[in-house]
Amino acid sequence: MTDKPGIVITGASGRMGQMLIKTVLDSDTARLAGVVERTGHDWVGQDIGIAMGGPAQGVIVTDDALAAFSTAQAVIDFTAPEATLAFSKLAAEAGCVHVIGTTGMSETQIADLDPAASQTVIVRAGNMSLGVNLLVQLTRKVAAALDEDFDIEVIEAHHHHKVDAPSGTALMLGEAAAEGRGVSLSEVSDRGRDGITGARKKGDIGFTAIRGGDIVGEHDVLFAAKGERIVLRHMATDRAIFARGALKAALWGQGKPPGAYDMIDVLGL
Ligand SMILES: NC(=O)C1=CN([C@@H]2O[C@H](COP(=O)(O)OP(=O)(O)OC[C@H]3O[C@@H](n4cnc5c(N)ncnc54)[C@H](OP(=O)(O)O)[C@@H]3O)[C@@H](O)[C@H]2O)C=CC1
Ligand SMILES: O=C(O)C1=N[C@H](C(=O)O)C[C@H](O)C1
Repeated sequence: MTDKPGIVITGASGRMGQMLIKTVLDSDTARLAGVVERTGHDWVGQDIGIAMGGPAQGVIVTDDALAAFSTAQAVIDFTAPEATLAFSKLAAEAGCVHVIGTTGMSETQIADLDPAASQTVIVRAGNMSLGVNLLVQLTRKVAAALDEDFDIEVIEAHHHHKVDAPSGTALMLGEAAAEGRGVSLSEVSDRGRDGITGARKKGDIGFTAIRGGDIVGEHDVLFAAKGERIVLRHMATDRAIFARGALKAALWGQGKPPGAYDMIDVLGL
């Protein structure tokens, strides 16, 4: 037996699921307590190491999330909105910290996490990397320093498998820009330009999503005025940055009071 916190990874076969499993297996500070996949997935019942094409790790993939969560201290969940909502109830029931990287959740789905957050620690962020969370803080500062003569645009690029737009990160950056400006993002957000759109409305925050190939994740925040432009940029080239952040969040959450937290809390930015 070991005192290292036990971590369960959901969506085990996904791009992030596999990266998270490798990160926990390589960690000196946490142990892989379980891995969860959907009922019917061909990995269920297999050793996770073998399923991932390597040596056995002594952890069998299960479709019984509650049983897995009950043996662990934290769940790291990068799946899909409906799955994450279901996992939040089970993590609360099991008393596990729930780290949520899933993006594309609606306002209603985010509010539906509240009951679980009153019972356990939830850390949720559209991007778990140190660099992006620093960029969020910089965006808020720059937006606060500039007036509406600077048009704000958030431009993001991701791989062709991504199913949601704008990205969770783009929305974090848009929120930070709106907060810096002292406005509500929902009132100034411009997401869908197509056709005769009319001239850009002063004060709007625009979003553009590019999808192609194997781009891991790139985000620009553009502040464009007459005669000058500022661009704040983050480029992710390795999904390990997200997995490392998520593991940090899972460990940070141990012993914290129940509540809804984000990576700014975890990183102390
Ligand atoms: N916050 C952050 O730092 C980051 C967030 N993300 C987000 O993480 C999420 C996953 O991304 P990625 O790994 O690329 O996606 P993938 O499609 O590769 O993986 C998603 C995984 O979730 C599982 N899943 C989906 N729906 C359900 C469900 N209803 N019940 C159970 N399991 C389900 C899938 O299983 P199956 O294959 O059977 O469908 C799959 O294993 C996305 O929302 C993405 O935006 C990604 C990177 C960084
Ligand atoms: O789906 C992805 O891949 C990513 N999703 C997150 C997002 O929506 O911002 C984070 C990262 O950019 C990769």
